[in-house]
Amino acid sequence: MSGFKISSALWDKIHHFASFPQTGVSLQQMVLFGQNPSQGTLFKASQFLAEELPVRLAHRVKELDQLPHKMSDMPSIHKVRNWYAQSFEELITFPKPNLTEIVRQALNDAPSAATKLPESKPNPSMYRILNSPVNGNGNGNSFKANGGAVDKTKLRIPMERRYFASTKNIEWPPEMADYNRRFTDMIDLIKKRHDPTVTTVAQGVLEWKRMYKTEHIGLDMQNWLDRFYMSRIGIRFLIGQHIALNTFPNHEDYVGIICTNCNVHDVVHEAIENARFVCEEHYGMFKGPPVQLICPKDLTFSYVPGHLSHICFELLKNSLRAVVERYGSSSEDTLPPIKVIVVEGKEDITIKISDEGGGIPRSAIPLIWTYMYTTMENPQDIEQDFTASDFQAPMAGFGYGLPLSRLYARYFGGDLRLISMEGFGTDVYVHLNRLSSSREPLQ
Ligand SMILES: Nc1ncnc2c1ncn2[C@@H]1O[C@H](COP(=O)(O)OP(=O)(O)OP(=O)(O)O)[C@@H](O)[C@H]1O
Repeated sequence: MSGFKISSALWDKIHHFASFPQTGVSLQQMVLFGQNPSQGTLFKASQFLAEELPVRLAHRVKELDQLPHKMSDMPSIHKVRNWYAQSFEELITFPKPNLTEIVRQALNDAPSAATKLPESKPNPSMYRILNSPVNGNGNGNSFKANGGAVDKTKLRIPMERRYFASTKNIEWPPEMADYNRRFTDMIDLIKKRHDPTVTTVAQGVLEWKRMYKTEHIGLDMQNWLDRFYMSRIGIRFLIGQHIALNTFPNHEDYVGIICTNCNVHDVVHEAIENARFVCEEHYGMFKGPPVQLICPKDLTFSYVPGHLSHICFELLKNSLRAVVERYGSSSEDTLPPIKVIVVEGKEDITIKISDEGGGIPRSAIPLIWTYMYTTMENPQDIEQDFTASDFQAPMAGFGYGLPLSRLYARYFGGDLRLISMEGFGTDVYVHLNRLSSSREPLQ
């Protein structure tokens, strides 16, 4: 258990920061901003994070503390809340560098029109989230995002006015590089501290289920988890991107962790190989079900390959499992193939994964999007596995594959849909927004 305690002074600061709205960024902005960054640009990025991360963390601390149905009292939820508070404190107390007036001036010079970032657009999934029965127009429950406390009048500088990269011809002092290095090290530690967040929150939900002897979490908790994990994806994306910009060697196809030339065929192919390997190991098969991939080999776009491979890997595991469980692992040579078709439209790149694994009963469809719903019998011991960092790629059993994959797809303006034909199989559509201009769906 973390020994960290939240003092009342720290609570005050948390409430103050949580009263500011979060500032979403778009993939496109991150790509344009991070191309060939100078120490000055990296410094600007760290200034943005030094302001934005505490706001995002403060929202989460407050939410973790105000969870409904006494969920906040669960030991694992406490633990996670304290990690967030500790990271918040480290960020707001991190010493600022001493910069000369000339350097300050250079940093504050208005960006030229040529280096201005494009505006981001609202993420389409915000509309869906706000119109869900719990948030926005719903009537049932009064539990709102952020405890309903964001003061919209506290406007913050939008991304497009905040970031610029026109700092190439300036000689930056060594203190700046030193600050950039130390800041990067600090957020790297924060990222590591939060590695087990998904698993620990899930454990908190289990503790709650046990204590109140109930099987299912309500829609309000479900929406809360969606919001919480979505926020986590965003925080980790910002931190991961910053660390990569500061520490990775230059690569012509990468800006930080964003691949500007992400080859869909290659990423999906690798996910297929990995998922089949896990399937073969799990069922003790010599050869897992065949998977056919139909995808233009030269189809590329800007994306975070890690997000795409995570989504595909999770979906493929589901399809492989469904096929094996329907036909049995001993009928290796006659298993119907899983078909993966990738097409490119103007707005979206869509990946369709079709299996003949028997589909899902219609009554179970709402459940598959809930966290911790699984039909895996004897899933791996959740609590033991949950002490590790993120998932260690088991075949199935946590019931996180679908809901988390949908969040990853939505994060950059895409979506995930599943259509089942009970008695035959399942089609899953992954829509990836290739315009990359939508900002993170933050609440
Ligand atoms: N292609 C599919 N065919 C049949 N059932 C499926 C398919 N995809 C998902 N399901 C059902 O939905 C449930 C939830 O899937 P989800 O991916 O969220 O979790 P999981 O696979 O059980 O565990 P994990 O979190 O380890 O992925 C599965 O247990 C399974 O019953």
